[in-house]
Amino acid sequence: MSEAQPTLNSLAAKVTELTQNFTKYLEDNGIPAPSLAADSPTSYSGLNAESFILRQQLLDALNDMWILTQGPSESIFNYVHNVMPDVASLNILNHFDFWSAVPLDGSASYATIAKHTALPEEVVRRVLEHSTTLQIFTRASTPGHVQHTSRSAALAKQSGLRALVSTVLDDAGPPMAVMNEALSRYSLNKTTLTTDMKETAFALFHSGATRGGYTTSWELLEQDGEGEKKGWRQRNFVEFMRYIKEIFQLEKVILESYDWKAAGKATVVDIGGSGGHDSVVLAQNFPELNITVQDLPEAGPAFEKNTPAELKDRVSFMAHDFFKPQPVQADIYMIKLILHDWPDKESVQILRGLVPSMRPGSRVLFIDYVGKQTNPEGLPRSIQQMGTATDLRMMALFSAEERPVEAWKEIFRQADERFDIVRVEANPVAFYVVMEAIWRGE
Ligand SMILES: C[S@@+](CC[C@H](N)C(=O)[O-])C[C@H]1O[C@@H](n2cnc3c(N)ncnc32)[C@H](O)[C@@H]1O
Repeated sequence: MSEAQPTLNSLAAKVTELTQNFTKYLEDNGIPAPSLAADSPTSYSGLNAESFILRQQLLDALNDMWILTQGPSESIFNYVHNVMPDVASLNILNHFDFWSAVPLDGSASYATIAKHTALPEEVVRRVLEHSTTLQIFTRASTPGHVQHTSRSAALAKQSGLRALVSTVLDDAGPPMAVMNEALSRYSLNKTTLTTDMKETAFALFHSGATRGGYTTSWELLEQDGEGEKKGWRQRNFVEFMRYIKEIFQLEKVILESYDWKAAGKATVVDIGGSGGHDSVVLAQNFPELNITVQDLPEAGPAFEKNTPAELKDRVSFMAHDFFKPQPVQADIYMIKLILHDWPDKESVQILRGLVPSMRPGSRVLFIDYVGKQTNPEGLPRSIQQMGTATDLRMMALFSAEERPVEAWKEIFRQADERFDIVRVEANPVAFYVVMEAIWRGE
């Protein structure tokens, strides 16, 4: 052990110093600090890269304090004891919309919430008793009533945050809980993870007839639900992707990913473009662009709902499976956050699907995560976790992985040597890589 090990006291001093630096930044920049009360701001607005890193360093120090405060064994015991009930209660509150059952500026009784959610009052009380220990709702002064905290209020106020909880916990959570079983069945005593999509934890959980018979989560998103409910998970997912764009400030990444102004009257295909949230931003900023958003059919209604009417002559939706040959001839094919959902073989197939439409000079604009940092040691652990957590989720759902820049280039090379990568821009803090490939074929 060469490095001096942190102690509770040294960590407390570090936490004090980092807190002072962080709050000074907030004060200097007029950023309101959140509280635990329902009327709190929902996030810190306007952190720059430096203050974001500072906050994550503070979080790392607090996490180490959390471990040392309990001691190693109890830190594991307490974590394991609570993590599933924590996840289950949040998922239940979200699924049954407890958020709107309680007014933001008042309180509600268990009986009222039971009526609103159509759950037995006993269940409502027991779930809330656990969630209040997490600062998600709190007991009100009137007995048998709860009121919002800032955390539950953030969910009541933001449909994107609700969609995130639904997608990450309700869609992806159960498969993650059976990853060990999937690995035992399909990857034990092998040198590499199975890349057969029928052998994922998702498929293990969902492919049985009683669970819908789905192999990929896209099938679940598109097909789950009867009648009007059909596609509800995809509609949620569209909202989740819109929210991701908002919180990671991806609008800037998209606008700066290409010289759109110089592109003039270019035609663009937004492959797997969800409900069109990126294309709307592009069309609003560059009035000469003409964009086709392609995705699975159930993303269509969300597109029709979300796209401003005045843009609809330049931005349209087309249901298209990207494993089939690309039917639209365009100048630019944007493919954003698609390939990280697929193993190498499928990623190569998706790119090859573009080949029939490529013409000399047409381009692929690739934007994706660089989830694995080349030099992770320099980054706070809580930032590394954003990449490693998504990486394991990709393993559970798709047998896919978050790739470093070199692996993305290799996928293009394997798809077709005529994709000539002329630009690679990766920002390790922003987590995104932008690559531009020009078609050098006929
Ligand atoms: C992670 S989302 C990315 C959405 C969007 N490009 C963005 O960056 O926000 C992946 C998208 O791929 C779509 N998708 C999955 N399988 C597809 C397929 N076979 N054909 C077309 N789209 C598909 C999903 O419906 C989803 O909208």
